[in-house]
Amino acid sequence: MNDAILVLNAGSSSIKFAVYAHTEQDLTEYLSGQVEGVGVAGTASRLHLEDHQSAPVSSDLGHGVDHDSALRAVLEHVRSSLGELTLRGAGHRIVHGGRHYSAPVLIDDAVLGDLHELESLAPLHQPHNLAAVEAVRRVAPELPQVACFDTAFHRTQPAVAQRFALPREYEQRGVIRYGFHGLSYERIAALLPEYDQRAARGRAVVAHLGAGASLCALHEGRSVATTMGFTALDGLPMGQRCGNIDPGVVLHLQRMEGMSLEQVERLLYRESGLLGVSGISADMRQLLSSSEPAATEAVELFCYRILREIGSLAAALGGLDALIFTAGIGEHAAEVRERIVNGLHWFGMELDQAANLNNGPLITTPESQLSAWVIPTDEERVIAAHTIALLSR
Ligand SMILES: Nc1ncnc2c1ncn2[C@@H]1O[C@H](COP(=O)(O)OP(=O)(O)O)[C@@H](O)[C@H]1O
Ligand SMILES: CC(=O)OP(=O)(O)O
Ligand SMILES: [Mg+2]
Repeated sequence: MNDAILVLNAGSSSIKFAVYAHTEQDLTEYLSGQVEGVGVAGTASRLHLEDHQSAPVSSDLGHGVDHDSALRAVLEHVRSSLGELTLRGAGHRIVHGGRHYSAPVLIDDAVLGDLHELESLAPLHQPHNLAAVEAVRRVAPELPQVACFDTAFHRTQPAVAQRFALPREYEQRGVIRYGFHGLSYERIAALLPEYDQRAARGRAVVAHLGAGASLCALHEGRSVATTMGFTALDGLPMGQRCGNIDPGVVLHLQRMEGMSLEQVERLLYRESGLLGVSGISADMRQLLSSSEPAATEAVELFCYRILREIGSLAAALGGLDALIFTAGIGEHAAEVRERIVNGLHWFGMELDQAANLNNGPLITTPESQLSAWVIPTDEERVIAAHTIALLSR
C-alpha cells in the first residue's frame, strides 16, 4: 500500500492534517497532527504529530504564529515523514461552497476563483482554506487537489429550513442558510448506527462544539436543520464569534456608534463569544479552570444558548431520540456536557455522572428516556474518503 492522500483542514484556530495510505478498499491513517493556537493573539502555537510508528512529537512554534507559517511547518513535517508513501492527491476542507458547490470537486483555476469570491462569507476560514490549496500547488504543482465543503451536507434540508424571511430576490442571489461543519456531521451520521440504532433511524441532534460551534438536526442520518446560516457567525456563541444576534444590533453599531464595516466584522467574528463575554480567553479549558465570575458567565451563556437551540431543533424534528456531543469541547469538556444534559432533564434525559466524566460514549443512565453520547468526529477521514472516491473515478 504505497498510495497516499494528504488532508488539510485549516480551521479558525488550528490546522489539522493527516496522511492516509490507501488501496481501493482500504483507508489507513498513516500520520496525523495539528497546529493549535494559530492566529489567536497571545496564544502559543504547538505542532503535534502522531505517525503510529514512533512516539508522538510536539514542537513549539512560538507565540502569535499565523496560518501561513503554521502551514509551512506542517508541509515540511509531512514531507519528511512520508517514507515509502507517494502522495496521489490532497483533500481540503473548504468551509463555504456557496450556491454552486454541493459536492466534492477537483480544484482547477476556475473553481479556485469561485471559491475566492466566497471569502467574505467565511473570513475566518475560507482565506486559510484556499491558502492551503495554494501552498500545496507551490510545492507539488502536479498533485490533484480536491475541495470538500462544510456546506454540502446540509443541502438535503427542506426549503423552509434554508430560507430567510427576506424578499425572494435575495434567495435567488444565494442569500440562504447554508449551514457548516457538514463534514463533521457526515462522519457522525455514518457512525451513529454503531452506537444508537434508534437515533440513526430516527431523530438526533448533534452538537459540534469546538472553536466554532453549531448544532445539526439529523432525521434518518440526513440534515434537516442547523444553527449556522449564511455564514459561520450564526447560531451558538463560539470561541470568538457572537452567534445569533439581533440584526438590529449591527445597524445600531454602525449608525449610533459610528463603527465601520471592518470594525463591526472584527467585533462579531473575533472579539465576541467566549472571549468577549469572559474578557479572558476563547479557550474553554481556560474558562473552566478560572474562578473569575466573567469566565463562569461566559460558560453559562454558552450552555444556555445550546439548550435553547436544542429545543428549537427538537421542535423542527418533531421530537428527539438522542443528543450527540462532538469536537474539542463536546468530546472533552465533561462540565459543559453535564450542564446541558441536566438542563434537558425535563425532556427525559438523565445524566450518568461517572460515564460523563469518562467521556462516554453513552453518558445517560439506562432509565433515561433519551440517550446522550460522546462520539469523536473525524473530518479528515471524511475528506480523505471523498478525495479518493473522486480521484479514482
Ligand atoms: N479538555 C478540554 N476541555 C475543555 N475544552 C477543550 C478541551 N480540549 C479542547 N477544548 C476546546 O476545544 C476547542 C477546539 O476544538 P476543535 O474542535 O479542535 O476546534 P477547531 O477544529 O474548530 O479549531 C478549544 O478552543 C478548546 O476550548
Ligand atoms: C465553520 C466553523 O466554524 O469551523 P471551525 O469550527 O473549524 O472554526
Ligand atoms: Mg473544527
